[in-house]
Amino acid sequence: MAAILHDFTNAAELANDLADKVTERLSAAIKARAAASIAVSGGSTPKAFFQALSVRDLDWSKVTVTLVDERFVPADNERSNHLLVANNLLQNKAKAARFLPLYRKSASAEDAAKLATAEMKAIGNPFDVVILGMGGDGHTASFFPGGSNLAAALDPATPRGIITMEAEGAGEPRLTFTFSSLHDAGLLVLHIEGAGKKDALAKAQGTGEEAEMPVRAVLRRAASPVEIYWAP
Ligand SMILES: O=C1O[C@H](COP(=O)(O)O)[C@@H](O)[C@H](O)[C@H]1O
Repeated sequence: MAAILHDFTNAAELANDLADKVTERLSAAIKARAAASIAVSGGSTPKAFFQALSVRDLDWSKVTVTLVDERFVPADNERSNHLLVANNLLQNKAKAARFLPLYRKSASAEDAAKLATAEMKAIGNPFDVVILGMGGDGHTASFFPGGSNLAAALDPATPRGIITMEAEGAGEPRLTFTFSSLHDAGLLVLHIEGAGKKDALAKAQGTGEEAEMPVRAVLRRAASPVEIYWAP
């Protein structure tokens, strides 16, 4: 399915425009059913967007925020996506939002995935907004090339929920929402920055196996066209 590309002259413009668009979506959901949901990515890219979104006018008490993926590390670990979201998004007006973490203190990542999956049922589906990132290797969420659970994660028949992933490029074991949980979001965004990511995107949009660049699963099989936000 053809994606829609929004390109910007700089990252600050992108952050503001994307924050406006997300605010619009969440507001519409709140108006329609008195609740809204958003799943966001970690990594280095979304910081400015999170900060811009955190000051937007919205009934944040009706918004549930979660992560598309997480490292199996506690929230005080500097590599935790939860920590990034806590410090940059769940601030200012957005402090009133409810945050559901993927990480749980448990014996294994598998146990944490089960606990998080059970809790996420309370959000309802599909998500109103999903913001994905992408690594230079073509991973998105924690759908890593060579990942231990990659086939299951990308299989549309795998139920909604969170599964584990281990991969050479991933560092710690990961927790990730499955493809089936993310692909039908009301607004599905791929947020990438830099020339290297644009090149990786062009490669992902070419021919080749999904397993080689798992972001292809989203670009090719999402329920609606992916909105790509890019800045240099
Ligand atoms: O591992 C991860 O990386 C990707 C991309 O991160 P970035 O630092 O290149 O922006 C991110 O989308 C994902 O959520 C994160 O866990």
